[in-house]
Amino acid sequence: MSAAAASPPPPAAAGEHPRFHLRGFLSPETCKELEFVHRSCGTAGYRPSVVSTSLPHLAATGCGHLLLPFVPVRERLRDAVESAFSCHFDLFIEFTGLISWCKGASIGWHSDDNKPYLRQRAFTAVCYLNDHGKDYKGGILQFQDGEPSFITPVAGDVVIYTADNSNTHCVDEVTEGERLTLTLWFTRDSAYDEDPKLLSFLSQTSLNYEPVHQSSYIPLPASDIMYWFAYDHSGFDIRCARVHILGFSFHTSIDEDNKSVAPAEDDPIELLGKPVRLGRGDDVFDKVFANGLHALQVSTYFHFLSSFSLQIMSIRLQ
Ligand SMILES: O=C(O)CCC(=O)C(=O)O
Ligand SMILES: [Fe+2]
Repeated sequence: MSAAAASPPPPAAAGEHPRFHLRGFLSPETCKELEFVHRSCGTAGYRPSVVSTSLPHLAATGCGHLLLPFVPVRERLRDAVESAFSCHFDLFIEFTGLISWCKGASIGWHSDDNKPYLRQRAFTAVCYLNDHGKDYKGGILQFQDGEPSFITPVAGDVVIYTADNSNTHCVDEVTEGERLTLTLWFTRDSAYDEDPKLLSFLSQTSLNYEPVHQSSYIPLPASDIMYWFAYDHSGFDIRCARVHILGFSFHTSIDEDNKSVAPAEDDPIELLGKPVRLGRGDDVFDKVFANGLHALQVSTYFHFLSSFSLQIMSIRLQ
């Protein structure tokens, strides 16, 4: 695990639109490591065309070991925000999430505290984990007033700003590729501190799961939440779409002893909450997963692992 790059604290914020662009805040290795976590464990996002990995999700699905790379990054970001906005020892982290913005994702003009249930948010930090122009097109962050008026994402850079309407912003549509960010929101209200929630999930998973599962390092099943993305009067199940992109298909058992299987394309929401198997071409693998999400997480994990090893191999062999 690599240490994050050292960077001087930003000067204290002044002006009507307090924001900072911190260049090279995260090392390339840290960006890659966070990307690895997201590829292994990302689930349906909070908006169409967005996939997210939140820390409570990692803690609740037995992936507590994958929280480690976030620990120093969160602390450094909190320090940077506190010194930029002169509020030392005043902030709690309210939300930490890896978010990938797939083709078609965008967000219109808004401030980050613009809903009654978001009023506790005081500051935002967005860390860019990959590069505009190289990894995707579109996805520029724009601010309505003040300077800088836009940010072109570069891996390792961070933008921090107040969550109120002095920093109204939007993100242009991603037109190609996938834009990856680590986003944190900070609050002054300890009732919204994310850490006690994480500790509670971590203690629940360590109490509930057998040690044999704990040592496997394979993600455990997540709760069967919403995976349906409405699209043009119809929609699709994100689990089916992602497993299909990886070259697999879901199959469900049609008998008690799991010997006969059928493709799980009809009525996926119902079927994917039950035990499933993965198929590739005409083959169906023996392993029975707890549900569709579990099968997706494991296939994503191995897919990323294999592409990651190939990348490392080609770097080493150059
Ligand atoms: O990813 C970005 O550049 C900004 C994201 C944003 O505005 C949000 O999630 O509220
Ligand atoms: Fe925002």
